[in-house]
Amino acid sequence: MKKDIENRADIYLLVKHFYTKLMNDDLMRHFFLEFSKPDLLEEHLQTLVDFWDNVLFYSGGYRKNAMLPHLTLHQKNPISKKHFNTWLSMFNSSVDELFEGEVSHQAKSRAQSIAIVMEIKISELNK
Ligand code: HEM
Repeated sequence: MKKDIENRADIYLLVKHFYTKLMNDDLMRHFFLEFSKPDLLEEHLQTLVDFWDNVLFYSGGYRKNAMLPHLTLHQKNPISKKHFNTWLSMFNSSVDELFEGEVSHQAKSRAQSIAIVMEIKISELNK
């Protein structure tokens, strides 16, 4: 049986595994090219650990607005429904390959809710 997501070290394993998938995928790779520089990837993974630590364990360590960079990104590199579906499906499979339990379930459910809000905000930009 796999363990549940319990701490920042677990979140780091998750986001690292997830980004390996995203950065090796033909549909998704172009969004993440800047992270082919190892220092920039590490810095970004630490931001994602802060974000998920806050979402799952209320750490208070992430105080930025996660929506904004995506709205800016979309202006340069349009993010479509297909990209969101692939992002979510890779996030879910990354969780399932490494962990199981209540927090793991929460992570997938929160990712989906946030992605839905992000998609709506992006679609409003296109009007
Ligand atoms: C297809 C969908 C998505 C794409 C292509 C994408 C891509 C990116 C990229 C390229 C960055 C770096 C932006 C920058 O530093 O300027 C980023 C940052 C981030 N993304 Fe996403 N993302 C997607 C969906 C999501 C979702 C659904 C979530 C949350 C559940 C999320 C959470 C974050 C967070 C927390 C950051 C860091 C923001 C910060 O610097 O404070 N992303 N994303």
